Amino acid sequence: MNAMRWPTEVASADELDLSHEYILYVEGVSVSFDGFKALNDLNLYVKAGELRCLIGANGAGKTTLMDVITGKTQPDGGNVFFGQNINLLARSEADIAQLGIGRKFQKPTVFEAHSVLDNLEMSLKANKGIWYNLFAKLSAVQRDKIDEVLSIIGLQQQRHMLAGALSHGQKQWLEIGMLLVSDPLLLLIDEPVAGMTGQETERTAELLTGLAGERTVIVVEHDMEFVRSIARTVTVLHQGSVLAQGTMDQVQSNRYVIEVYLGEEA
Ligand SMILES: Nc1ncnc2c1ncn2[C@@H]1O[C@H](COP(=O)(O)OP(=O)(O)OP(=O)(O)O)[C@@H](O)[C@H]1O
Repeated sequence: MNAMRWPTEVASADELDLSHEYILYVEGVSVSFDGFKALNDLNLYVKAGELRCLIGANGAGKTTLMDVITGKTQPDGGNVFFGQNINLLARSEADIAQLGIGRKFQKPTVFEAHSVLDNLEMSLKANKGIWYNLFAKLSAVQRDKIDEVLSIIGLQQQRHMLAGALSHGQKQWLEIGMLLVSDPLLLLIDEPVAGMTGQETERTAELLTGLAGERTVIVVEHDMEFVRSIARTVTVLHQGSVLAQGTMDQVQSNRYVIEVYLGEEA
């Protein structure tokens, strides 16, 4: 079944209706691949400003859910709304990015032969769309934005360094910065601390908790210690549905979670 197109659809994120506190509604979403249900009648509600962690064993459906939210995969059924009024299922992947939903994949994809500053600048200009002149000088407001982002990601000292010379953790932060320059409202971040040192992991925890509040952040992560350190609410996926949700303590003591997920890890 194709997604319904609502006649009241609005044009941009400026008109995003957050009057009911929630920024993301995923309702009754199913995705099948050759008859296999990767998502099975999944419901997920995320409040504006939350830092939500999504956990689940391999194949639980986490990536498929991110693919649905960002318009990469059309579900067989269900609804996905951004705020009260933006039907994401009626939007293209490019539209969804423009609306302020940024996604960071697990592997950093920075331009290694360019400086940190250039990476941020290119990302800011690319987000303006294909008509924006890539060679245009930055406005004062844009320069301030880049300075602000450099400070958030803690790479002011490295601004003129080639991205290829950064540590793995710094590359991950730079890529988060490349999303931040366009002021996303919702950030989807896949396994941010995989391969990081302990210190980098701690710094990433600070970074992500700092981003929440003003923005909404959904983190997919396998590292339980990290999840415990950042998450207020944890959602556990299993076989394409929500198995449990709550604080880390609540989900870790949930009988079903112990059986199907944490039990496997133990
Ligand atoms: N394009 C596809 N074609 C067929 N099956 C797919 C496709 N994409 C995902 N799947 C299957 O759907 C299920 C859910 O996959 P998904 O990648 O969403 O899980 P995940 O929770 O992100 O797992 P992981 O932690 O390993 O990344 C898996 O069994 C996977 O093999």
